[in-house]
Amino acid sequence: MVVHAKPAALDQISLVRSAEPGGGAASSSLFPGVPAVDLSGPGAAAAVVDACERFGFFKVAHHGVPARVVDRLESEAAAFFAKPQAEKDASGPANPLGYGSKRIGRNGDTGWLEYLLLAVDHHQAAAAVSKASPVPSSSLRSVVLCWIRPPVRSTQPLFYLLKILACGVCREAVSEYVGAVRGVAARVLEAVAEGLGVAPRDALSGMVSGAASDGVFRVNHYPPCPLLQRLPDSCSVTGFGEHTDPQLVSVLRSNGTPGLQLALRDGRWVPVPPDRDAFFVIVGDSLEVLTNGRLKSVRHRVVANSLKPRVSMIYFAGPAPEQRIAPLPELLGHGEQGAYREFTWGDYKKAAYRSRLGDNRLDPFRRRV
Ligand SMILES: C=C1C[C@]23C[C@@]1(O)CC[C@H]2[C@@]12CC[C@H](O)[C@@](C)(C(=O)O1)[C@H]2[C@@H]3C(=O)O
Ligand SMILES: O=C(O)CCC(=O)C(=O)O
Ligand SMILES: [Fe+2]
Repeated sequence: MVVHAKPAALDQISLVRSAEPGGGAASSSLFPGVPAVDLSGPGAAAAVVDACERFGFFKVAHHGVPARVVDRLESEAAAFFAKPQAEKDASGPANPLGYGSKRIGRNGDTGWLEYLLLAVDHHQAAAAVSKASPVPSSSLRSVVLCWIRPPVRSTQPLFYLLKILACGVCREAVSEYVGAVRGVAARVLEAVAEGLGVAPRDALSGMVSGAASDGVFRVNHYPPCPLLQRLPDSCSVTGFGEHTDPQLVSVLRSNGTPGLQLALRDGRWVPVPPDRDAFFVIVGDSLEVLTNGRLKSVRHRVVANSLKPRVSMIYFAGPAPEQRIAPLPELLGHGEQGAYREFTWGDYKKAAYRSRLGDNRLDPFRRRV
């Protein structure tokens, strides 16, 4: 798409063709709207599988996570992003963890956003966190954030710890929130196992709940982009470019600002109406492989808003680095070969971090028939 006179401030940021307003034809025919599932309601397992098969996406209503846990972190995040740029920069650049602005990953992707990207670790960080600044052990619950995981080539993990602590987003608020959304991810994966007839019940949820599991937590802030008003109506500014998430599932919560869009199975994009009270669940590449492609990861993206800031908080439920990711035997017919070659999460993650955001990362692992 050629757009003349792109404002200079958007030089590094790509433009996207907007989804049809209100979902357009796509919403009326193929997309009746984002399915909502009550995880504790009757038929939850079948509803989760149905939504994941059709869209790779649904929202969880009545999730039981107290609003105060969500609100507290949302206001901590807002306070962090409102700080002077130099203070925020002291927690960056994201490599891949820490504070980042406009650059996503290490391979040239950009977007109209700033963010904090943190690793979640259960066993390693407890001592370091409490030594650095003691917090009541009750607030650590089962989750402790690994503020000390160094950038890949750093030889100064402690320095990194201090830089991240300096970012000032309250550890307790993050810990409490991440503990709650990890629970949501586990319940979703239990429902997937039940709905697909996979035993035991924790065959999938266990992968993302263990002490060595590799969860990542991200808070994105998309500032308003008034320059959008100078572009043709059919154009939007990329907030977060289209991609699939590499993990099993992602649990996303946003404020009331629209921007998130989904690709339907036929490639058409539809907007996701924001819902401050719900969690959105996104099927990731690893769950696609584990279910032998019955559930498919979904491409999604965020477009900037001209007037209102968007804040999203996403927990990416990843397994332990050594975890084998291969189609579950229960989902294969007798003697049937899986549709994907096996890999470990560690290898997949390494490859993912060498890829561009929009790449199809599963392609090299698909078996050709
Ligand atoms: C461009 C990239 C950013 C990303 C790592 C990657 O090289 C490709 C996958 C990207 C992604 C998408 C989902 C999550 O936001 C994320 C944290 C992840 O696990 O994979 C990001 C990575 C990132 O921002 O570092
Ligand atoms: O910010 C959002 O709403 C989605 C961002 C996203 O897809 C991601 O961080 O992987
Ligand atoms: Fe994503």
